[in-house]
Amino acid sequence: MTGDRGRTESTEDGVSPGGGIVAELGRMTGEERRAHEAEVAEAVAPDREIAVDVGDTLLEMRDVTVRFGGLVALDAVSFGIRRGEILGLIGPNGAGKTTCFNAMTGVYRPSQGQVLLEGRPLGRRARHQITRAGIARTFQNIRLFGEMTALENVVVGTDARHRTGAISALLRLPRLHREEREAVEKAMALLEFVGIADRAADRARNLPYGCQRRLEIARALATEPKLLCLDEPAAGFNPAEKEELMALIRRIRDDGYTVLLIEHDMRLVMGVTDRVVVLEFGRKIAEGRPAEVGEDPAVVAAYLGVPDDGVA
Ligand SMILES: Nc1ncnc2c1ncn2[C@@H]1O[C@H](COP(=O)(O)OP(=O)(O)OP(=O)(O)O)[C@@H](O)[C@H]1O
Repeated sequence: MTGDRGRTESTEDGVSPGGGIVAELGRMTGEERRAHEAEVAEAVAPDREIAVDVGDTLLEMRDVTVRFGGLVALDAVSFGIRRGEILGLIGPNGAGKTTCFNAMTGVYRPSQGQVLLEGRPLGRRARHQITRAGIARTFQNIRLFGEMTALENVVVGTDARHRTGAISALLRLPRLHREEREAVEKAMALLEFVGIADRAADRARNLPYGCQRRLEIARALATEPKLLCLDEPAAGFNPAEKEELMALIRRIRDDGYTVLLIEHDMRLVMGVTDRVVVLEFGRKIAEGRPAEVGEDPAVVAAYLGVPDDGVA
Protein backbone atom coordinates (compact mmCIF):
# COMPACT_ATOMS: atom_id res chain seq x y z
CA MET A 1 0.00 0.00 0.00
CA THR A 2 2.90 2.40 0.82
CA GLY A 3 4.15 1.97 -2.73
CA ASP A 4 0.88 3.39 -4.00
CA ARG A 5 1.30 6.62 -2.09
CA GLY A 6 3.67 8.10 -4.66
CA ARG A 7 1.05 7.85 -7.36
CA THR A 8 -0.86 10.90 -8.46
CA GLU A 9 -4.20 9.21 -8.85
CA SER A 10 -7.20 11.42 -8.58
CA THR A 11 -10.76 10.29 -8.22
CA GLU A 12 -11.83 12.88 -10.80
CA ASP A 13 -10.02 11.21 -13.68
CA GLY A 14 -12.34 8.23 -13.63
CA VAL A 15 -15.61 9.84 -12.70
CA SER A 16 -16.51 11.20 -16.11
CA PRO A 17 -20.10 10.13 -16.67
CA GLY A 18 -19.20 8.57 -19.97
CA GLY A 19 -19.91 11.30 -22.50
CA GLY A 20 -16.24 11.33 -23.56
CA ILE A 21 -16.18 7.62 -24.29
CA VAL A 22 -19.32 7.85 -26.37
CA ALA A 23 -17.90 10.71 -28.49
CA GLU A 24 -14.68 8.74 -28.90
CA LEU A 25 -16.59 5.66 -30.11
CA GLY A 26 -18.22 7.77 -32.78
CA ARG A 27 -14.80 8.77 -34.14
CA MET A 28 -13.40 5.21 -34.35
CA THR A 29 -12.83 3.33 -37.59
CA GLY A 30 -14.38 -0.12 -37.96
CA GLU A 31 -11.10 -1.83 -37.04
CA GLU A 32 -10.51 0.38 -34.01
CA ARG A 33 -14.06 -0.26 -32.92
CA ARG A 34 -13.58 -4.06 -33.13
CA ALA A 35 -10.35 -3.87 -31.14
CA HIS A 36 -12.13 -1.72 -28.60
CA GLU A 37 -15.01 -4.20 -28.36
CA ALA A 38 -12.53 -6.99 -27.67
CA GLU A 39 -11.05 -4.89 -24.84
CA VAL A 40 -14.52 -4.27 -23.46
CA ALA A 41 -15.34 -8.00 -23.53
CA GLU A 42 -12.09 -8.68 -21.69
CA ALA A 43 -12.93 -6.11 -19.01
CA VAL A 44 -16.44 -7.47 -18.66
CA ALA A 45 -15.50 -11.12 -18.29
CA PRO A 46 -11.94 -11.43 -16.99
CA ASP A 47 -12.72 -14.97 -15.80
CA ARG A 48 -13.81 -16.21 -19.19
CA GLU A 49 -11.34 -19.11 -19.01
CA ILE A 50 -13.92 -20.77 -16.76
CA ALA A 51 -15.64 -21.67 -20.02
CA VAL A 52 -13.01 -24.40 -20.32
CA ASP A 53 -14.80 -26.23 -17.53
CA VAL A 54 -18.19 -26.14 -19.25
CA GLY A 55 -20.25 -29.03 -18.02
CA ASP A 56 -19.37 -29.51 -14.37
CA THR A 57 -22.10 -28.59 -11.90
CA LEU A 58 -21.84 -25.01 -10.69
CA LEU A 59 -24.99 -24.88 -8.58
CA GLU A 60 -27.06 -27.75 -7.28
CA MET A 61 -30.57 -27.65 -5.88
CA ARG A 62 -30.76 -30.81 -3.79
CA ASP A 63 -34.26 -31.83 -2.67
CA VAL A 64 -35.15 -28.23 -1.90
CA THR A 65 -38.50 -27.68 -0.19
CA VAL A 66 -39.81 -24.20 0.64
CA ARG A 67 -43.02 -23.83 2.65
CA PHE A 68 -45.04 -20.74 3.40
CA GLY A 69 -47.25 -21.83 6.28
CA GLY A 70 -49.34 -24.65 4.84
CA LEU A 71 -48.38 -23.88 1.22
CA VAL A 72 -45.59 -25.94 -0.33
CA ALA A 73 -44.09 -23.52 -2.87
CA LEU A 74 -41.22 -25.90 -3.74
CA ASP A 75 -41.53 -29.61 -3.16
CA ALA A 76 -38.22 -31.54 -3.02
CA VAL A 77 -36.88 -29.91 -6.18
CA SER A 78 -33.53 -31.15 -7.48
CA PHE A 79 -31.57 -29.99 -10.52
CA GLY A 80 -28.09 -28.83 -11.40
CA ILE A 81 -26.86 -25.80 -13.32
CA ARG A 82 -23.80 -26.62 -15.40
CA ARG A 83 -20.96 -24.18 -15.78
CA GLY A 84 -21.16 -22.22 -19.01
CA GLU A 85 -24.76 -23.05 -19.89
CA ILE A 86 -27.97 -21.06 -20.17
CA LEU A 87 -30.54 -22.96 -18.15
CA GLY A 88 -34.18 -21.98 -18.55
CA LEU A 89 -36.50 -22.28 -15.55
CA ILE A 90 -40.06 -22.29 -16.79
CA GLY A 91 -43.55 -23.13 -15.58
CA PRO A 92 -47.01 -21.59 -15.32
CA ASN A 93 -47.83 -18.76 -12.89
CA GLY A 94 -47.24 -19.75 -9.30
CA ALA A 95 -45.17 -22.81 -10.26
CA GLY A 96 -42.34 -21.80 -7.90
CA LYS A 97 -39.78 -20.23 -10.27
CA THR A 98 -39.19 -17.05 -8.28
CA THR A 99 -39.18 -19.05 -5.05
CA CYS A 100 -36.35 -21.11 -6.57
CA PHE A 101 -34.39 -17.90 -7.25
CA ASN A 102 -35.12 -16.70 -3.76
CA ALA A 103 -33.88 -19.96 -2.25
CA MET A 104 -30.66 -19.68 -4.28
CA THR A 105 -30.03 -16.06 -3.38
CA GLY A 106 -30.69 -16.33 0.34
CA VAL A 107 -34.03 -14.49 0.39
CA TYR A 108 -35.77 -17.65 1.62
CA ARG A 109 -34.27 -20.51 3.62
CA PRO A 110 -35.27 -23.94 2.38
CA SER A 111 -37.44 -25.80 4.91
CA GLN A 112 -35.62 -28.93 3.73
CA GLY A 113 -32.84 -29.73 1.31
CA GLN A 114 -29.77 -27.77 0.31
CA VAL A 115 -28.46 -25.35 -2.28
CA LEU A 116 -24.81 -26.04 -3.12
CA LEU A 117 -22.51 -23.68 -5.01
CA GLU A 118 -19.41 -25.46 -6.36
CA GLY A 119 -20.20 -28.36 -4.05
CA ARG A 120 -20.43 -26.22 -0.90
CA PRO A 121 -23.77 -25.69 0.86
CA LEU A 122 -24.86 -22.04 0.93
CA GLY A 123 -26.31 -22.81 4.36
CA ARG A 124 -27.43 -19.78 6.31
CA ARG A 125 -25.37 -17.20 4.48
CA ALA A 126 -26.82 -13.70 4.24
CA ARG A 127 -27.78 -12.28 0.86
CA HIS A 128 -24.66 -10.10 0.48
CA GLN A 129 -22.48 -13.10 1.32
CA ILE A 130 -24.21 -15.07 -1.42
CA THR A 131 -23.54 -12.21 -3.86
CA ARG A 132 -19.88 -12.34 -2.86
CA ALA A 133 -19.90 -16.11 -3.26
CA GLY A 134 -20.86 -15.52 -6.90
CA ILE A 135 -24.63 -15.46 -7.45
CA ALA A 136 -26.21 -12.31 -8.87
CA ARG A 137 -29.77 -11.69 -9.95
CA THR A 138 -32.14 -9.27 -11.58
CA PHE A 139 -35.74 -8.86 -10.47
CA GLN A 140 -39.11 -9.33 -12.10
CA ASN A 141 -39.94 -5.78 -11.00
CA ILE A 142 -36.97 -3.61 -11.85
CA ARG A 143 -35.10 -2.42 -8.76
CA LEU A 144 -32.67 0.35 -9.61
CA PHE A 145 -31.53 3.43 -7.70
CA GLY A 146 -33.72 5.85 -9.65
CA GLU A 147 -31.98 9.05 -8.60
CA MET A 148 -28.52 7.73 -9.44
CA THR A 149 -27.12 7.79 -12.96
CA ALA A 150 -26.88 4.60 -14.97
CA LEU A 151 -23.12 4.62 -14.42
CA GLU A 152 -23.47 5.05 -10.65
CA ASN A 153 -25.94 2.15 -10.49
CA VAL A 154 -23.31 -0.13 -12.02
CA VAL A 155 -20.49 1.25 -9.86
CA VAL A 156 -22.60 0.28 -6.84
CA GLY A 157 -22.63 -3.28 -8.19
CA THR A 158 -18.83 -3.33 -8.40
CA ASP A 159 -18.75 -2.43 -4.68
CA ALA A 160 -19.56 -6.04 -3.89
CA ARG A 161 -16.04 -6.88 -5.10
CA HIS A 162 -14.17 -4.09 -3.33
CA ARG A 163 -11.62 -4.90 -0.72
CA THR A 164 -11.30 -1.42 0.73
CA GLY A 165 -12.57 -1.40 4.30
CA ALA A 166 -14.29 1.40 6.18
CA ILE A 167 -11.04 2.73 7.66
CA SER A 168 -9.33 2.99 4.26
CA ALA A 169 -12.45 4.69 2.93
CA LEU A 170 -12.51 7.22 5.77
CA LEU A 171 -8.82 8.02 5.31
CA ARG A 172 -9.26 7.97 1.52
CA LEU A 173 -6.15 5.87 1.11
CA PRO A 174 -4.69 5.38 -2.39
CA ARG A 175 -6.17 1.92 -2.79
CA LEU A 176 -9.63 3.47 -2.53
CA HIS A 177 -8.80 5.95 -5.33
CA ARG A 178 -7.51 3.16 -7.52
CA GLU A 179 -10.55 1.00 -6.83
CA GLU A 180 -12.88 3.92 -7.59
CA ARG A 181 -11.21 4.57 -10.92
CA GLU A 182 -11.21 0.89 -11.82
CA ALA A 183 -14.87 0.60 -10.80
CA VAL A 184 -15.85 3.48 -13.08
CA GLU A 185 -13.88 2.05 -16.00
CA LYS A 186 -15.41 -1.36 -15.46
CA ALA A 187 -18.90 0.10 -15.12
CA MET A 188 -18.47 1.99 -18.39
CA ALA A 189 -17.32 -1.20 -20.11
CA LEU A 190 -20.39 -3.00 -18.79
CA LEU A 191 -22.76 -0.29 -19.99
CA GLU A 192 -21.18 -0.60 -23.39
CA PHE A 193 -21.46 -4.37 -23.29
CA VAL A 194 -25.20 -4.22 -22.64
CA GLY A 195 -25.61 -1.48 -25.25
CA ILE A 196 -26.46 1.61 -23.20
CA ALA A 197 -23.13 3.45 -22.84
CA ASP A 198 -24.69 6.54 -24.40
CA ARG A 199 -27.10 6.76 -21.43
CA ALA A 200 -24.36 6.53 -18.76
CA ALA A 201 -25.01 10.02 -17.40
CA ASP A 202 -28.82 9.75 -17.37
CA ARG A 203 -30.65 9.15 -14.12
CA ALA A 204 -31.92 5.56 -13.99
CA ARG A 205 -35.52 6.68 -13.53
CA ASN A 206 -35.38 8.71 -16.77
CA LEU A 207 -34.22 5.77 -18.89
CA PRO A 208 -36.64 4.02 -21.22
CA TYR A 209 -37.92 0.71 -19.86
CA GLY A 210 -35.73 -1.45 -22.12
CA CYS A 211 -32.59 0.44 -21.04
CA GLN A 212 -33.55 -0.04 -17.39
CA ARG A 213 -33.72 -3.80 -17.94
CA ARG A 214 -30.28 -3.73 -19.57
CA LEU A 215 -28.96 -1.59 -16.75
CA GLU A 216 -30.12 -4.17 -14.20
CA ILE A 217 -28.17 -6.80 -16.11
CA ALA A 218 -25.06 -4.59 -16.20
CA ARG A 219 -25.32 -4.01 -12.46
CA ALA A 220 -25.63 -7.74 -11.78
CA LEU A 221 -22.61 -8.44 -14.02
CA ALA A 222 -20.63 -5.82 -12.08
CA THR A 223 -20.53 -8.22 -9.12
CA GLU A 224 -18.57 -10.64 -11.38
CA PRO A 225 -20.99 -13.47 -10.71
CA LYS A 226 -20.30 -17.12 -11.36
CA LEU A 227 -24.05 -17.48 -11.87
CA LEU A 228 -26.28 -14.76 -13.30
CA CYS A 229 -29.99 -15.25 -12.54
CA LEU A 230 -32.38 -13.30 -14.77
CA ASP A 231 -36.01 -13.13 -13.60
CA GLU A 232 -38.19 -12.51 -16.65
CA PRO A 233 -35.80 -10.04 -18.27
CA ALA A 234 -37.97 -9.78 -21.40
CA ALA A 235 -41.21 -8.89 -19.58
CA GLY A 236 -42.87 -6.01 -21.39
CA PHE A 237 -40.59 -6.20 -24.44
CA ASN A 238 -41.82 -6.23 -28.04
CA PRO A 239 -40.62 -9.05 -30.34
CA ALA A 240 -37.71 -6.99 -31.75
CA GLU A 241 -36.51 -6.07 -28.25
CA LYS A 242 -36.79 -9.73 -27.24
CA GLU A 243 -34.56 -10.74 -30.17
CA GLU A 244 -31.96 -8.20 -29.05
CA LEU A 245 -32.16 -9.44 -25.50
CA MET A 246 -31.65 -13.04 -26.59
CA ALA A 247 -28.53 -11.96 -28.46
CA LEU A 248 -27.26 -10.20 -25.33
CA ILE A 249 -27.93 -13.27 -23.13
CA ARG A 250 -26.02 -15.45 -25.61
CA ARG A 251 -23.13 -12.98 -25.59
CA ILE A 252 -23.07 -13.09 -21.80
CA ARG A 253 -22.85 -16.89 -21.91
CA ASP A 254 -20.24 -16.81 -24.67
CA ASP A 255 -18.14 -14.53 -22.47
CA GLY A 256 -17.87 -17.28 -19.89
CA TYR A 257 -20.84 -16.69 -17.61
CA THR A 258 -23.44 -19.22 -16.52
CA VAL A 259 -27.00 -17.99 -16.82
CA LEU A 260 -30.25 -19.08 -15.17
CA LEU A 261 -33.23 -17.62 -16.98
CA ILE A 262 -36.79 -17.48 -15.68
CA GLU A 263 -39.04 -16.73 -18.59
CA HIS A 264 -42.69 -17.00 -19.52
CA ASP A 265 -42.17 -16.56 -23.23
CA MET A 266 -41.70 -20.13 -24.46
CA ARG A 267 -40.28 -19.04 -27.80
CA LEU A 268 -37.60 -17.01 -26.10
CA VAL A 269 -36.77 -19.88 -23.76
CA MET A 270 -36.57 -22.40 -26.58
CA GLY A 271 -34.45 -20.08 -28.71
CA VAL A 272 -31.81 -19.14 -26.17
CA THR A 273 -31.40 -21.90 -23.58
CA ASP A 274 -29.15 -24.95 -23.63
CA ARG A 275 -31.36 -26.87 -21.20
CA VAL A 276 -34.69 -26.32 -19.53
CA VAL A 277 -36.18 -27.26 -16.15
CA VAL A 278 -39.97 -27.15 -15.90
CA LEU A 279 -41.84 -26.60 -12.64
CA GLU A 280 -45.55 -27.02 -11.96
CA PHE A 281 -47.19 -26.59 -8.55
CA GLY A 282 -43.76 -26.51 -6.90
CA ARG A 283 -42.61 -29.80 -8.45
CA LYS A 284 -40.13 -30.45 -11.22
CA ILE A 285 -42.07 -32.10 -14.04
CA ALA A 286 -39.42 -32.15 -16.79
CA GLU A 287 -35.76 -31.40 -17.52
CA GLY A 288 -33.79 -31.60 -20.74
CA ARG A 289 -33.01 -29.96 -24.05
CA PRO A 290 -35.55 -27.32 -25.13
CA ALA A 291 -36.80 -29.30 -28.14
CA GLU A 292 -37.41 -32.48 -26.07
CA VAL A 293 -39.02 -30.62 -23.20
CA GLY A 294 -41.27 -28.66 -25.58
CA GLU A 295 -42.78 -31.94 -26.77
CA ASP A 296 -43.12 -33.54 -23.35
CA PRO A 297 -46.85 -34.24 -22.79
CA ALA A 298 -46.66 -33.17 -19.11
CA VAL A 299 -45.17 -29.83 -20.16
CA VAL A 300 -47.68 -29.32 -22.94
CA ALA A 301 -50.48 -30.08 -20.46
CA ALA A 302 -49.03 -27.69 -17.88
CA TYR A 303 -48.94 -24.93 -20.45
CA LEU A 304 -52.36 -25.59 -21.99
CA GLY A 305 -54.47 -22.52 -21.63
CA VAL A 306 -51.50 -20.44 -20.51
CA PRO A 307 -51.11 -17.55 -22.94
CA ASP A 308 -47.71 -17.53 -24.66
CA ASP A 309 -46.91 -13.85 -24.95
CA GLY A 310 -44.14 -14.69 -27.41
CA VAL A 311 -46.59 -15.53 -30.14
CA ALA A 312 -47.31 -12.35 -32.02
N1 LIG B 1 -43.57 -14.80 0.46
C1 LIG B 1 -44.56 -15.63 0.17
N2 LIG B 1 -45.51 -15.90 1.08
C2 LIG B 1 -46.52 -16.76 0.81
N3 LIG B 1 -46.66 -17.40 -0.35
C3 LIG B 1 -45.75 -17.15 -1.31
C4 LIG B 1 -44.66 -16.26 -1.11
N4 LIG B 1 -43.91 -16.22 -2.24
C5 LIG B 1 -44.50 -17.05 -3.11
N5 LIG B 1 -45.60 -17.61 -2.56
C6 LIG B 1 -46.47 -18.59 -3.20
O1 LIG B 1 -45.65 -19.66 -3.62
C7 LIG B 1 -46.10 -20.17 -4.87
C8 LIG B 1 -44.97 -20.06 -5.89
O2 LIG B 1 -44.77 -18.68 -6.19
P1 LIG B 1 -43.64 -18.15 -7.16
O3 LIG B 1 -43.69 -16.66 -7.13
O4 LIG B 1 -42.36 -18.80 -6.82
O5 LIG B 1 -44.13 -18.69 -8.55
P2 LIG B 1 -43.63 -18.30 -10.01
O6 LIG B 1 -43.50 -19.57 -10.76
O7 LIG B 1 -42.44 -17.43 -9.92
O8 LIG B 1 -44.89 -17.49 -10.56
P3 LIG B 1 -44.97 -16.23 -11.54
O9 LIG B 1 -44.67 -16.75 -12.90
O10 LIG B 1 -46.39 -15.81 -11.39
O11 LIG B 1 -44.00 -15.22 -11.06
C9 LIG B 1 -47.33 -19.36 -5.25
O12 LIG B 1 -48.46 -20.07 -4.83
C10 LIG B 1 -47.16 -18.08 -4.44
O13 LIG B 1 -48.42 -17.52 -4.15
